Amino acid sequence: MAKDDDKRLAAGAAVAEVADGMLVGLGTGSTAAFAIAALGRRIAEGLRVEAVATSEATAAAARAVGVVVRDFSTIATLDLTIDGADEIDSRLFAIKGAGGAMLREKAVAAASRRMVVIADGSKRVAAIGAAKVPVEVLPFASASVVAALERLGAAVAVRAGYVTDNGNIIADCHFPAMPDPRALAARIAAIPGALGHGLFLDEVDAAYIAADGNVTRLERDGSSG
Ligand SMILES: O=C(CO)[C@H](O)[C@H](O)COP(=O)(O)O
Repeated sequence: MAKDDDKRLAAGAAVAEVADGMLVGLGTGSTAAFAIAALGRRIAEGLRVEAVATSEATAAAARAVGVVVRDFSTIATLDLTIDGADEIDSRLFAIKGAGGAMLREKAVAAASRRMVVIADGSKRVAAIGAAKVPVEVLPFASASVVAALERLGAAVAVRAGYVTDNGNIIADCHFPAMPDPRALAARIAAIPGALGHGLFLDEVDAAYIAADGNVTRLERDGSSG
């Protein structure tokens, strides 16, 4: 089965969790785009929801299918967020941000009562660490942040020609030997000028992962279905 079919399946399973009246966080990327399309179809059938978007691209895509998009700066709590990932493991540790939206994605995920990752089977790994960890960097501090990331053991590449929705740059960090994710997350967060990173260690409550047409649901409490 094609990867896009699996993305669509995972997205559909997550969107089935959306109930009338919910405020929903919408992720960024190609898998999240399937969720936005599925949500649009449910709205056309009569579902009443509002949403928060994790990127300008997602806001535009959501509005295009009839989703009311609210300003996150006015919102303290959401019901459910649905988002993609670049890697996810059975601890529900994820690496996100290949699409460059991880700072907003993490803020929205952290404000959500439940955060669900949707992915095709290629994203499921035994332990996160092979994917690059993107770091959103204040341009003013770019050289010092890159040097600090290199001191943590990363091979760092600043994403060429890319500016985030927040006006910052992205440093993609490849760790040939991935340190303990929690220690690494704390060290990156402690670098002045590093505004956010793609290690999602506490945000994900569940994941729908589709492979060869079969969807598996993983829950943070260890249950699956
Ligand atoms: O974190 C993200 C964007 O910042 C995406 O959710 C992640 O990169 C997965 O994208 P895709 O579904 O296109 O593979």
